[in-house]
Amino acid sequence: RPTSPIRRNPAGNVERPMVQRLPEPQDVVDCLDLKTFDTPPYYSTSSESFRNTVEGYSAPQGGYDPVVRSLHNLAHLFLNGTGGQTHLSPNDPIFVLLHTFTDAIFDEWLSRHAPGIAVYPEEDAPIGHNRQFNMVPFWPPVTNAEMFVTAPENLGYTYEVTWPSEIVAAVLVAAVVSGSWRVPCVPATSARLRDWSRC
Ligand SMILES: O=C1C=c2cc(C(=O)O)[nH]c2=CC1=O
Repeated sequence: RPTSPIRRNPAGNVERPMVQRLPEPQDVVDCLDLKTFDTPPYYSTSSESFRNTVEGYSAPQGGYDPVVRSLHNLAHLFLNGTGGQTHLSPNDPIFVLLHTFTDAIFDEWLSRHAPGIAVYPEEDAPIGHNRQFNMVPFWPPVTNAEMFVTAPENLGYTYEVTWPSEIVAAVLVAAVVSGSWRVPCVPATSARLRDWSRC
């Protein structure tokens, strides 16, 4: 059966100006500041919920608005092609980078807020999303609770990210030191995996 190419038309959705831009560093700062992991109804309509905000159904400051798209969802929709359709998006290699960075934000939020498992909904979340439910389709079974942990201490990998507030500080320091206001390059995200063969 013939295959079709990966399609991208970034910022090209003329009927939806909201998705003609990518998320901004300040959006990540705002999202990481949210104090509450999730709020009823634990769904794409939740307001003031870190979970729903990083997913991108709320404004980066947490307020739910049905027309808003931010962060993860906005990056998908900005691609405006294969990467913007849920049933196709894993075919675009950007998918891996987008979800790696989204996981890095989640890991940073866990590290900053140290929430404890009690904040994870025990019941009333959509099917598969309560605390003790297994994450489909992983095998052997692993629960949502078991993955609600920081990566470096529990999962064997570490993200190396310069978070936006640190970028602002770095820009100011560089400007003062160099006497200019030119913006230095922002380092890319990288992940360091533990070498399990040495355990
Ligand atoms: O592939 C995806 C495409 C998405 C589109 C939205 C949206 O907010 O409309 N969200 C998406 C998630 C995806 O994973």
